[in-house]
Amino acid sequence: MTIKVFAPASIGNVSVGFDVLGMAVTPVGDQLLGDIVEISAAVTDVSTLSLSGEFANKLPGDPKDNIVWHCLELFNKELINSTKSVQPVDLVLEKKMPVGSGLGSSACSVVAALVALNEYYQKPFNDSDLLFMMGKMEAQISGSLHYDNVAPCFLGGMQLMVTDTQVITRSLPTFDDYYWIMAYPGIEMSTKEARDALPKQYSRQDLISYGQTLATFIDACYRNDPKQAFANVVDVVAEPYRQSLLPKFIETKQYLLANGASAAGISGSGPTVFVVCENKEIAEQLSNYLTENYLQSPTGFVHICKADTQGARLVS
Ligand SMILES: Nc1ncnc2c1ncn2[C@@H]1O[C@H](COP(=O)(O)OP(=O)(O)OP(=O)(O)O)[C@@H](O)[C@H]1O
Ligand SMILES: N[C@@H](CCO)C(=O)O
Repeated sequence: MTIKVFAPASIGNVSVGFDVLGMAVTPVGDQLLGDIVEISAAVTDVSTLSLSGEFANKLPGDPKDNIVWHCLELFNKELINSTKSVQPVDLVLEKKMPVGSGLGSSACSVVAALVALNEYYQKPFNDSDLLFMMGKMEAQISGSLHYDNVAPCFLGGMQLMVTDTQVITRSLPTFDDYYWIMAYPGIEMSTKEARDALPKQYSRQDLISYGQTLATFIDACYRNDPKQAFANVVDVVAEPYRQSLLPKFIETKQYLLANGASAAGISGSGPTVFVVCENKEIAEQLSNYLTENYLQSPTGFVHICKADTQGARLVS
């Protein structure tokens, strides 16, 4: 029996909710933007991990340093803790997501791996158990615990991290008519480094702005008021300190907002930019602009996306 799980790209922060808001995205059409993990019974009596895919060569040379291998170790430990027996498995990671992209690349691998393992063992763990494990793995990679990529990648849609540690995340209504352009320029930005660029403390004014814009955004989501929601996609926590690390970001954002974008910002810790568009025509025009002006290497790409409402899923 072979099981294959796909886990989609996501926008961490969505600008207005640093570390507490995230949204999964999927390109319009049938392309899959995310990672795939395949699992089957091991051919020998030891587990293995092999890699394929466009970005496999960007990962650590030793598969045991891959986050997917760490997921296997954690999952096996949890199985043993719940008195279940562990079997050797062969895992294959199809690394379709660029590393250090701001698209939740490590989250895609973590989520696909843990969901595939859970399916293989016929679901010994529930969604909360899995989410805890995903958070642990993401923290190991980026140096701090934040669920804003793993939660939407796993569950789909827009997710708000809540203060109840048993619940962790709640789904928010998304604006289904809107398009989200994802422009990855083809350069790498380490999440750890982008977090180190942030101040340790913020002013009272920033604190008030953060609380007010996030609260207004959430209110607008529930009232289905896209104009108000996207007018509040403002980042006082990260963008002011990260924008100078991203070549061409400042002038690109100015152009996008002056030419029909409803909102634009840094996806996660960058360098990917996300752009919210109210219709397909604007999305196509701005996507052409980004292709011509924001890409900086041949590995860069631009996709017109919608919110991905499914999250991690079995694929054939
Ligand atoms: N399967 C994997 N996918 C992605 N990164 C991995 C994986 N396994 C190990 N790594 C390592 O983890 C680190 C991931 O770094 P980082 O968190 O900056 O990237 P990311 O998760 O790709 O970023 P982002 O969330 O912004 O897309 C890199 O050093 C990378 O080599
Ligand atoms: N919320 C995290 C997301 C990283 O992808 C950050 O901005 O550092």
